[in-house]
Amino acid sequence: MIDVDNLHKHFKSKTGTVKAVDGVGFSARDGEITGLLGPNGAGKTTTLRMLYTLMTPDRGSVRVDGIDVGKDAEAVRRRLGVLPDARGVYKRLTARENIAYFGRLHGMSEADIRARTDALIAALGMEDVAERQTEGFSQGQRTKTAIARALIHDPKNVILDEPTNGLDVMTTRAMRTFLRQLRDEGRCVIFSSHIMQEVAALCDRIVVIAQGKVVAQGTADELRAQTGEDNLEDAFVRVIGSEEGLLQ
Ligand SMILES: Nc1ncnc2c1ncn2[C@@H]1O[C@H](COP(=O)(O)OP(=O)(O)OP(=O)(O)O)[C@@H](O)[C@H]1O
Repeated sequence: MIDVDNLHKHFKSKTGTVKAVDGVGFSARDGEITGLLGPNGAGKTTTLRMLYTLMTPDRGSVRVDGIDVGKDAEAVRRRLGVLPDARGVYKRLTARENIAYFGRLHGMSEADIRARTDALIAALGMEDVAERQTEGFSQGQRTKTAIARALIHDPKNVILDEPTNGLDVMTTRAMRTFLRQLRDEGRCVIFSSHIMQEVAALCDRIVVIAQGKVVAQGTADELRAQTGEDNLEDAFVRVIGSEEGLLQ
């Protein structure tokens, strides 16, 4: 369970101040997939970075399973699995070694690392690449390695920044199945996307962000009702105020 209340973050630039996140609040429940949807530059990545303790908010709070990120970031990190926007994997290591390394950082036993790595490799369909050095991996193979690595310690809450970015249709479908599996295991799953169809296909609840603010949130049905639009695509266009984020 992740509760976000009135988050603010600004950045100073030569030309002035950018209000990247300007009062974002929402709750992401266990056993649900919550989608953060918004056009490029809306503030999704900055919001997620504050959720996973990489960035300190100017104002507002984040609680993960009731623990305040500002008070006990360590405890929060133990409960989180994170796919950040940068998917750097160690290129000299195999996929399996990359995943296992994170297990050791979490202090897991070698037996647990082995069992959990095998389960993740199977769930993500990575058997064919698991023993290869990651140098030269395709984007999809790197993303899968980074997701497996993020989940090695069996976290209750999972945050993924644009997990299907750059993936082909088959890999995207496999990724959706995997995310549904995480949800069905009772985890709290949050992911961001700028593609409406992606969010509509996968999410139980949708938080629409534009210009650093939450402009609408709810189930797909609630968003349709809030906007008075029968068609979800029209509902998004209405709340975002532009056609950005719609696949043609
Ligand atoms: N470190 C930073 N310094 C200055 N400005 C920043 C920084 N990080 C983000 N921004 C600005 O804050 C705004 C929100 O950026 P953010 O990356 O959170 O958006 P996003 O919704 O994730 O976009 P995208 O879909 O393009 O990844 C943008 O205007 C961006 O240029």
